[in-house]
Amino acid sequence: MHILYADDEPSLQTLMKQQLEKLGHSVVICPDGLTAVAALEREPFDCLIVDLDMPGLNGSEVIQRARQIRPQIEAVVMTGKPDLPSALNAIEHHVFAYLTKPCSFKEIKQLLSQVHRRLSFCRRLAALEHRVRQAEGDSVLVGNGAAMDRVRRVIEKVAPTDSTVLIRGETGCGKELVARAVQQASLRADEPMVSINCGALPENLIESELFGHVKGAFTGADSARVGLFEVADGGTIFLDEIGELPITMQAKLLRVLETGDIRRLGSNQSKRVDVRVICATHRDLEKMVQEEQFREDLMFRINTFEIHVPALRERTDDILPLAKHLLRRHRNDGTDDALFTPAAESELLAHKWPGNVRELANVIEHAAILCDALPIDAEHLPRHFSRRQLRHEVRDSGPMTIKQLELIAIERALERNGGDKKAAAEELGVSVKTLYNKLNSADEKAA
Ligand SMILES: Nc1ncnc2c1ncn2[C@@H]1O[C@H](COP(=O)(O)OP(=O)(O)OP(=O)(O)O)[C@@H](O)[C@H]1O
Repeated sequence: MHILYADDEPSLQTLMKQQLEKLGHSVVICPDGLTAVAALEREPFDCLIVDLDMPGLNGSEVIQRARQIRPQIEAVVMTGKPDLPSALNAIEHHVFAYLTKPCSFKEIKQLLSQVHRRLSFCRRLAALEHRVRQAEGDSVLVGNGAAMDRVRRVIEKVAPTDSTVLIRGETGCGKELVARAVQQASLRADEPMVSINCGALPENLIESELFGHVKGAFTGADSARVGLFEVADGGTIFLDEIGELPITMQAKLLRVLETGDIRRLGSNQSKRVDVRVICATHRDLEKMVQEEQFREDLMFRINTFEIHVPALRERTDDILPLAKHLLRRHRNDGTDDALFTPAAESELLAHKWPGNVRELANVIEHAAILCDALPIDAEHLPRHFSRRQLRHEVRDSGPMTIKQLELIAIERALERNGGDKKAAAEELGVSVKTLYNKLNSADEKAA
C-alpha cells in the first residue's frame, strides 16, 4: 500500500519508515499537518497514519481534509495522549483504528493487513458495480411521445414516496427499466436495489431466495443464507413477473408486506426490514384473481400505485428514437441523422412489435451485425420482417394456401399475446414445439 505517516516525533518517523518499508509498503513521512495535506493533494495514498497532536493542523483536521481530497482513504489515529473527545471525533470521521502509543509492530502489521483487506474488498465491489451497470445497460428511458411523457410524470410523482408500485405492460415493453427509474428518482437511490424474476425459480427455492434460510433448514442447506429482502434492507426489491409467484408464496409475501418482518426458512426468529417493493407483471391479475390463481388481498396490497407502460405499437413516435438509441449500444460509427435508410425506417414503423422494445433491441442487434457500413437498410433486418411482408402479400392476393392461412393465425395469436409463444401456442391449440416448427418453415420459405 502507499502510506502517509504524519507525526512530529523524529525518532518515530525514522522507525516507522524502516518498519513499514520492510513490510513492503511505500511510505511518505510528514512532520506536521500542513505538509501532510500538501502530500495528500499530490499523491494517491491508500492509508493515512496520523498523530493527533501536531503543529499547524492537528491530526483530526488532517483526517477531515483527507476525506475531502480522497474519500476512499483509510485513516488510522496513533496518539500518545488518548482521550474520550478525540476518540469520539475519530469514530465520527469513520477512522479505521484508534491506536495508543507505544504500539507494537505486530499490532501495526495486523492492522495494515486489515486495511488492505478492506481496500481490496472496496475495489472488488466497485468492479462488480461497474459490471452490473454494464450488464444492465444504461437506464435512460427513451421516448418523447405523449405516452412515455405520461409514464415519466407518474414516475416523478410516485418515486419519492415509499408506496408499493405495480408496473404493468406487455412483455419486453420496458417494465424493468421503469422500475429502475422509480428507484433512481426515489429517496433510496443510493441504497441497494435487488431484482428477482418470480417465474424463474422453482417454488422450493424461491422462499429461501426471498427470505434466506438457516443452516440445515433443508437437505443441501449446508450454510446459512441471507435472503434478498435482507440484502435490500434500506433499499428496494423488484419482484418481476409477480403473477408467476406460486400461490403458497403469495401468502408468505403478503405477510411480509403487511408486517415488515421476515423470517429465514427454518428459523423461528423474525427480523424487521425496511424495503420498498416494486412489482411488475404482464399478466391480467384481475383475471387471475377470478380464476383463483392470484390472491386478491395480495393484489390490493401491491397495486397501491400502478404504472402502465404502453406497448410499442401504441407509441409509434418512439420507434425510431429507440432504434437509434439501441443501435448506439452496438455501433458508434455513422452519423446520428443517417443511421437507417428510409426503407428500413418504414419497415420498422410498419411492424406491430408483439415483443415490444426487447424485440426491437434484438432486431437492431441483428442488423448491426449484418451491416458492414451504416446506414442500416431493410435487407439487414431479420427474416420475420419478410414474413410480415408475406402476410400483407397474402392479404392482397386473393386465393391462398392453408399454410398461408395458418401463418396469419399464428401472427395474430402472437400479436394478441404480446409475442409470448407459449400463450400463443395454447390459444392456437398446438404445442410450443409445433409453433416454432411452423414459424421456422415460414422463415425458410420467406428467405
Ligand atoms: N423506453 C426505453 N428506453 C430505452 N430502452 C428501453 C426502453 N424500454 C425498454 N428498453 C430496453 O428494452 C429491453 C427490454 O426492457 P425491459 O427488460 O425493461 O422490459 P420488461 O417489460 O421488463 O420485460 P419482461 O416483461 O420480459 O420482464 C431492455 O434492453 C431495455 O433496456
